[in-house]
Amino acid sequence: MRVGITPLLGTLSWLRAHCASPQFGRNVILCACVIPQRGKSMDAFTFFNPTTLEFGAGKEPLIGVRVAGYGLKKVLLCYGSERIKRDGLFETVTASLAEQGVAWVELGGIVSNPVISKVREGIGLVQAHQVDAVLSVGGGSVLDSVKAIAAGAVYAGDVWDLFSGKARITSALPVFAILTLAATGSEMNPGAVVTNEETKEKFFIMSPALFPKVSIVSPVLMRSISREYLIYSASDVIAHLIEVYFTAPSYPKLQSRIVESLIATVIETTEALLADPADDAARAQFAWAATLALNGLTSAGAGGFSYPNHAIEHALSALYNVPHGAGLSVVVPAWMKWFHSRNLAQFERFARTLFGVQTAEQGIAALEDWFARIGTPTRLSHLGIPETDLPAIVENARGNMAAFGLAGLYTPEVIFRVLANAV
Ligand SMILES: NC(=O)c1ccc[n+]([C@@H]2O[C@H](COP(=O)([O-])OP(=O)(O)OC[C@H]3O[C@@H](n4cnc5c(N)ncnc54)[C@H](O)[C@@H]3O)[C@@H](O)[C@H]2O)c1
Repeated sequence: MRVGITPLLGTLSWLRAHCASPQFGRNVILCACVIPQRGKSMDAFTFFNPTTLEFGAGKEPLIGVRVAGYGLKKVLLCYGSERIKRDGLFETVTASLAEQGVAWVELGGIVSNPVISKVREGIGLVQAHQVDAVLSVGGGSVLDSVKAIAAGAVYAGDVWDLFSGKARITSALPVFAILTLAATGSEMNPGAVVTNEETKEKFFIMSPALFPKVSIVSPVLMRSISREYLIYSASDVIAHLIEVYFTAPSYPKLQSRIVESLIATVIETTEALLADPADDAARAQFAWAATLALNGLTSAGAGGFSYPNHAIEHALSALYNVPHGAGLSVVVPAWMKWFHSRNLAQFERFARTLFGVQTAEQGIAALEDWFARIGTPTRLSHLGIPETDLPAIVENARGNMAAFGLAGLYTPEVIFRVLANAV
């Protein structure tokens, strides 16, 4: 049975549904979790992705030309730590902007698991300095903040309204990005996730207005990423890929093969980078796999799907500020153990193709073992979260389940059962 399903990233049908959700009047993805129907032909879709991606070593000096090409005169230049000032990237970027006559205002100090108070600060700067575009130099946290600033700056009310469902995004300032960490796919998608540190809610926004105009992905900028963020990124990318792969009601073989190739690439390149962080060939392929995992490619033709692992993980990040990828490597195997009987053939395919084992259970164990082997957490206790906190996590996850359109299947009891697999 397929009920009220709307495809996610990259399809116009998704964009339409997303931008005009009848129940909530907000940016809600209407996904229903369903008993998948296999062996169907590919669903009709429209692939829509307007981001220009500049990929390759040494591309970052292009930023000035790209921004000026849109006739823009002043950007809010956003970043996280002062690292980009120490390693020369800030100098490269500002020189490139200056050469094209583009002025900038700075906003540094954006933290991982970005917060809405910093977004409000950015909106204040945009308005005070009459900035006409927003530029991210950093990982997903900086870029998601930039998207929220871009949408909030042209909205008359408080920006959190756009996350809470009180208002819809209808336009945004142009967004540009220089990516320094590959994981989220935010560089080529229209989503952003931000935490409200007062209410302890980690919610998302999505709108076609938030696709970056241009994203520069220069993998050599990622050489300095810590070992821990490399493994968290691997788990995040794999989580993006398995959500659609396992929950799509009709997933064509072609799409399964694309996902399996991307997961195999992430596994292989992560191991290569752990052995040798200077392996630029591995880093480039890891980065491209991360972009492709959440830019609409893998969801095309899927006939709908859902994101339950993300809905649950956002509760962990909101309550405990754990890195997103670390939370996902805990949630994903726990969810797979709960879900696999609903789509057994695809879980067996996953087990055979990626790990050379036969049963769904063996495949899940193999992925969990791989997470453990690279050192990313696989139990709530590894994140310092006690079992007694489960009711509070379930309560927090409910808001996200509703926003993801999944509250029907993922009742509090079900969320509890999934999390209990991670104790
Ligand atoms: N928009 C989306 O589609 C999407 C998808 C998945 C996750 N997210 C969100 O993105 C956020 C995580 O983003 P992320 O995984 O890119 O990590 P991040 O941006 O939070 O960065 C993680 C850490 O790495 C550091 N860092 C970044 N680049 C570096 C470099 N080149 N060298 C050394 N250190 C570097 C940062 O300063 C930070 O301390 C979470 O909030 C998550 O929920 C968004």
